[in-house]
Parts: sequence; structure tokens; C-alpha cells
Amino acid sequence: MANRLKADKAEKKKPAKSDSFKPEKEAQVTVKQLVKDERTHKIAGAFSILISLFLFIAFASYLFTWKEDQDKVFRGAAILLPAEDVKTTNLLGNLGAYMSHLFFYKGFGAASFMFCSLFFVMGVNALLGAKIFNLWRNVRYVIVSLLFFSVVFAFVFRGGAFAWGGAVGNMGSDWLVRMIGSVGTAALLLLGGLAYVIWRFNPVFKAPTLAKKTPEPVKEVVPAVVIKEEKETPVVKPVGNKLKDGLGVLKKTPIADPEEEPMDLQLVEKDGEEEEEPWDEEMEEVEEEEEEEEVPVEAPLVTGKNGRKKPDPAQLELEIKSYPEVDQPPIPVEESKVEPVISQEPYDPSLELRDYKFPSLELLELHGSERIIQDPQELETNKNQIINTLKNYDIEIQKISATVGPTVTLYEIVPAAGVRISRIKNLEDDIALSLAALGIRIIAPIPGKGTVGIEVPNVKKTVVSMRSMLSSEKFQNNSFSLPIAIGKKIDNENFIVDLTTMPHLLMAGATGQGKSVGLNAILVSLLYKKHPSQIKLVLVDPKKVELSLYRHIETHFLAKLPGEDEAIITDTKKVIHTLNALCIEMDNRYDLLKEAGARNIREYNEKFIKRKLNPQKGHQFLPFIVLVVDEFADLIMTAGKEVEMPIARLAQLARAVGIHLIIATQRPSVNIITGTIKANFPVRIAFKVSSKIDSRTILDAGGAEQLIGKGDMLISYNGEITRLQCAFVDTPEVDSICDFIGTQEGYPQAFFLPEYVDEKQFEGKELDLEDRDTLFESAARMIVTSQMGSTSLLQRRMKLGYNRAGRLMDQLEAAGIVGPSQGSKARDVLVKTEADLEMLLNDIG
Ligand SMILES: Nc1ncnc2c1ncn2[C@@H]1O[C@H](COP(=O)(O)OP(=O)(O)OP(=O)(O)O)[C@@H](O)[C@H]1O
Repeated sequence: MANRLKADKAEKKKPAKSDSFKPEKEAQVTVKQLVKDERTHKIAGAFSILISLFLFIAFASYLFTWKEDQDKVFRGAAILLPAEDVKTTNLLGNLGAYMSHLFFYKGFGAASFMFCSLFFVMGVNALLGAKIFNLWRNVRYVIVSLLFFSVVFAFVFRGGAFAWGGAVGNMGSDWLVRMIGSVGTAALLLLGGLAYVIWRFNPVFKAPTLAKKTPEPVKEVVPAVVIKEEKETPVVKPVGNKLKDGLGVLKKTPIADPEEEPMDLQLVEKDGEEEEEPWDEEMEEVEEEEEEEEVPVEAPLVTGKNGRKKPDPAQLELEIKSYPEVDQPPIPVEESKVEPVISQEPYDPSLELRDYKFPSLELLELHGSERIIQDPQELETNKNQIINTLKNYDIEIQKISATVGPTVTLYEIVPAAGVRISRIKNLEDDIALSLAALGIRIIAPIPGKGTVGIEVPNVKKTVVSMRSMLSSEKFQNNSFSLPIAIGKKIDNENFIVDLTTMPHLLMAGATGQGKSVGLNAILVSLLYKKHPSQIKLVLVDPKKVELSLYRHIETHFLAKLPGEDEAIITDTKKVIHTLNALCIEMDNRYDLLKEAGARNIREYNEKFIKRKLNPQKGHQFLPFIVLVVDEFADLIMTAGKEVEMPIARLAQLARAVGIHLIIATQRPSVNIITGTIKANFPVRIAFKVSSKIDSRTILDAGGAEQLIGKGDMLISYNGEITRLQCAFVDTPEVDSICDFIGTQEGYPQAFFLPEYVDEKQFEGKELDLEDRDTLFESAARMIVTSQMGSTSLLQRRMKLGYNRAGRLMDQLEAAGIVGPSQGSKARDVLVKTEADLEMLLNDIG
């Protein structure tokens, strides 16, 4: 330390004789050391403050006593000598009178008060050992003010007896009057003063708008609330629109998609408006300066004149009406007025990767002809066989129709009057046996139809290419938050749904039946529709090969634990950590939502985009997180409850905060797909499984054992079981998509999940400052900068679990940075400035 001036070396050299009992000797202290010593600084600081006070009192007193003392102080410094018997009336005696005379009369007049402020600033900085005030700025101000005001005072009070401007002021004023005359001097000084005020405060000069009629919403925008809101977030200005619309380039969905989109499998929903909506706006940051705080208020007017960004009135009105409730809670009236301003400058989460290009459909292949092959011969044979078989069981048919799908054909039968459908259901196995064909599934009755369905595999099957699914109208123009193209139904309708409405997905199937292809289809759908800022994937792949292709997109789309090399998790221990980290992320997100008064991620992000949430308080745009586990059985076998519990917790609660799970398993037995898991995964997919029991475990119904493999699947969705042919995307296609994305500029690193620390590691450990948490210093800085001793703030900002954040807080308390816990209230922050903190951190080393 600088203030430790005892010389250790000199002491060491001394023999341990009688000398050792002597007190330590003062070492030679050089002037340089003395000047650097902090005690010297403190003394100088205190002295400087004292001078400032002294001058202030003396000057103030001088204002009243100058007349009486003037003839005495004219005698000069002699009045300070002991021999002189002179007594002045200044409150601070002869010295006070003399100094005031010096500063006022011979110096700068009343402007001399500026010296008090200068000494005060220097004193405070030196005494506290921190740059509380910017010294050079103050010196500049003082010099300019001394010169300016002394001249102004001298000019204004010309001819007065009191030295308002002092010698310097008089000199300046006289010179100016000689040069440009009195009027010129007055004008010049006025201009000088005005120029300073304009430069410093940049006031708004408004020409009276007599004839102009400003549109109402813009006029309403001025209330104080707007200024306050915009103050908290950096102001950004949209300057362009980059939405691409050409062939082969997919349109993006808006970030704040409606989460509760009703699922209608029959209707292809098109949202024409979406194509026109600007999405990816280039934005440029405007420097945040106190003086420019009014810019947001003026912004709509200014940008309104800019041809590119001027919203037409209809659009404005639409925006106001579209979010009436979101703005309600705090101050309904003001908020609705605020709306038009904010919506003009929304936050753009894609800004950081504004040049990101979505993969084009050219990267996908068409696997064979997309045309469904209808073989009339085959249809006729099957029809006859069905009729004959049923006749054998005394079941008469009224009508039979066929729908040819990509893999199977559905024969729909209307039984003759009097035939009970339950009878056909009971004969299901016998009929299947008689038809002697693989993959027959009988649906009796077809829900909502009162007919019986018999699905018979086609001899020639059609591969459903991912490309045809993604180029479909339904995929391109939907308003789903997380659209996934799964496959084609028997009637050739594309099965495209919103993952957020599922909200989680369980997938099972024996080996080689199409699970991995199914997972790829889902992931590819998401990659085609989502910007890297909108979604993050957590990939768990115990088999180590299935998902490894996605490592190329790590910095774009993957999330991982801090400090991990690999983003794709293959190790069971790390899976447990990751799942727990996701639970922490979920809890943190719930805190954010609560604070924002939002019910789900959609509302939250909407508010964030509209800049209604302050990033300083830990708010940020929340991307969706999709956890994909390929081979869940392996994990459950090795880690059991440790995996099951966090998965169940996430499945129960994570939907509202935008975390969705997709879990695949080869072994759909009851000890793997437990009741807890099943209860929380309402949507389940079954590829071909080896037994009816397995089928029941997944779907609560048989049938999956009769599928024919190669992506033939059943999905239990909304209480209905539908047969689909899964979309096919081959490994090279996935590879080229990942390559295409991977070669583009990504974020500096993968998205970090909160750090999860196994509490067992800390058990029994004493709180020891020597053994501080690695995040101690960053936590200390964050707490001191924000001056909020809140554990939940630490949790959110640093993405920590409650326990770790709590431990950090205890360590900060032990280090004297925050005060003791005060229950639900935030702790007091004892260190007030960053400089103090740096000193403290240095001290505790
Ligand atoms: N939707 C599909 N359309 C056409 N063929 C498919 C489809 N899905 C899978 N296949 C065929 O089945 C093969 C095996 O599929 P996949 O690798 O997805 O099986 P899996 O269930 O993941 O197997 P494992 O559990 O052993 O990894 C694929 O290589 C492909 O030839």
C-alpha cells in the first residue's frame, strides 16, 4: 500500500540483539513518496476545502465591509504583519479582508466566488481519493466564467464604487467599449451568454403553429410519461426495411406471435397482412445524452417528415387498437397516448445479426415425385377383399370410399343399417388377419363421422419431402410462434402445427423407424422460420451422432452452459446440469414476467419490443428455448429421478416462459415414460413400435405396432390420433442447411444458460472470503453500479440460481459491500462509488 512507509528491508538487516526491542525506525521518505502518499492527499484535500470555505466567508463578508476596510487594505500585505496595528471589519480579519481585496479589487470582482467552487472540487476529490468531480472540466468552467462574468459585471456596473468586475473585468470591459462601443459590447456579451445556454441546454425553440393542424395522436405525445419511458432505454431509429420476399426465401414470422393461436387442422390459415409488415428494420443508435432527452418526444414529428418511415394514419390507428390491454395496468390514459410514439421505434432483437440470411429452399431436395400414385387395380383388389372379408363376418356395407395417402390408403366404410360399429371394432384383429396385409389399422368409428376406416398400406409409397412441406402455403404464411412441419395426413393435408400450443412433444419408436428424421424435420422447420435472436436450441444427444450436425450453428442457435466446450450435450452428468440450468432460466424468466406484469413470453416480448421494459433492470428480449433430447431412455436408465424431476418441472411450468421440450425415446416402456412424464406431454408421436403394449404406453391406444416404418407415424394431438407420413429430410440436407447458417456471422458465442452449481459442492463449506466465488467481483460491480442489494437482481442479471446468488450475497456482505439481509427488502449497498469498490477489491486482494 502507498501509505505503508515503514522500511521492512532496513529492519531485516538488523541483528536480533538489543536492537530488536527498539521501536521500528522511520525509513528515509523521499519527497516523491510523500507526494504520492494518500495521507498527503487527504490532508491537502481537507486544506483545500478549508480554503474554499475561508474564501467564501471572506468574500461574503467583503460584500458588506469593503467600504470600511478599503483604505486599510490599500496598504497592501503589510497589514498582515504583526507590527502593524491595523484592524479590519471583515469576518475573517485582516487576512480575510486582504484576500478579498486581492481577488475582488485587483482580480475578477464578484466572479471571484468561482474560486471557492474550484478549491471545493479539488478538496473533495483529494479527500475522498476519488474523481467525484471532473477537475479539468471545472477548471475550464472557472476560467471561462471568471473572464466572462468579470467583464459582464464590470460593464453592467460601470462607474459603481464597488469593484464588481475587478481590475480584470474593468480592463476587459474598457477594451471592448473602446473597440466596439457600448452597444456592441452589450450585444457581444449577450450573445456570449446566449450561445453558452444554447450549447449547454439545447432548448427547443418552437415557431407558433397557427394554421397547421397536427394529427391528434402526435399532439398527445408530449406528456412527461413519454420522456420518462424513453429515458430509460437507448433511443434507436429505424432506417429501413429488409424483408425479403423473393422466390426461395422464406418470410419470417413476427417475433411476438400470438401464442394462443387456435389449432385448426382443416383450415390453412393465411395471414396476408404479415407479408406487408416490416420486420427487419435497420436501426442506428442515437447517442444517449441528457440534453437530448426530448428527442423521443420529437421523434414522431421528425421521422414523420422522413419519407421512408412515415406511418400512414391508418397504420397508426391499427397499432393502437391492436394492443389495447397490454397498456392498461399502470396508467391507462397516458399509456394509450404513448403508443404511437413507441411503436415507431420498436426494439429490434435481430439487429445484432441484421444481415442474417434465412436458408433458401434450394438447399432441400425433392425426394422423388411428389405425386401420390393411385393404382386403380390395387384399389379395386383391396376394395373387393375388404367387402368379402366383412361379408364373412356378416357385416354388410352400404358404401365404401378410398382416400389415397402417401403411404396408406384409407377405405371408409358406411355399414348397412343395423350393423353395430362396436361389432366391427371387436372383429378388428380377425379382419386384419383376413386381409393379410401388413400395416392395417382399423378405426371404428372414425371420430366425428360414424364411418369405419380401414387403412391399407400402398404398394408404392410416396416420400414426403421436407421441401414440399416448407414451400407450402400453410408453412410460409402462418402466424405460429414456432411452426413445425411434421408430415402429411392421409388426405394429403400438410400437418403443420405450432410447437408453442403443444406445448411439449414426446416421440417414441423402435430403432430405425424414423425418429431421427422426425427430429430433424422439426429442427429444420424451426431453422427455416426463425431468426437466431428468436430461438435457442438445447440439444441433448447421448448417442453422440444424431444431432452432431448442428454444432455448426452453435453461435447462432444453440444454448449451452457457461464454460462448456461442446454445445451439444452427450454426457449424462452434464445433461442433469443443463436441465437444472433450464429450470433456473425458467424461474428467472418468471421473475422477469412478474415484474413486467406479463402473463406469458409473448406479452413480455411485446412490451420489450415497445420499449416498455427497462434493460437496466435486467429485462431483455427472451428467445424461445427448445430442448431436444434424442434418446431419453438412456438418460433415465443412468440418472433416473435426477433427470425425470427437472424434465417434469419444465414440462409442467415452462410453457408460459417460452421453453418447450421435445423428447425422443427408443424404448417406450413404463419405467421410462413414467406417469409424471406422460401427464405433462399431452402431444405424443409414435413411430412403429414392437408391441401393442408399447403403443399403449405412448398413445394410450394400440395401432403403432401396425405401422409400416420409414416415417409412418401416429400423432396423438388434441385428444385425436392421426396417421401421418413424416416429412423426410436427409442428413446431407441438414448438413447443407447448417453449413449455410454456420458460415454466416453469428453471435460471439452460444447463448448461455444460467450456471448451475451442484449444491452438494458447497455443503459444509465455511463462508470464507479467501474462497470467493469466481463471479464475486462482477457481482460486486453490478451491485455497486446499480446500488441495489437484491439477490434476485443478481440471479437475473448474472443468470444464476437462487442458491449461488444467495451465497454471493453473503460473500458481498462479509466483504462489507452490502449490509445484512433485511427480509424481503433489498440489502443496503454500503459502497457508494465504483472507485471505492475498486479500492476495497484491491485491499481484499
Ligand atoms: N419420413 C421418412 N420418409 C422416408 N423414409 C424414412 C423416413 N423416416 C425414416 N426413413 C428411413 O428410415 C431410415 C431410418 O430412420 P431414422 O434414422 O430416423 O430411424 P431412427 O428411428 O432414428 O433409428 P435409431 O433409433 O436407430 O436412430 C432412414 O435412413 C430412412 O431411410
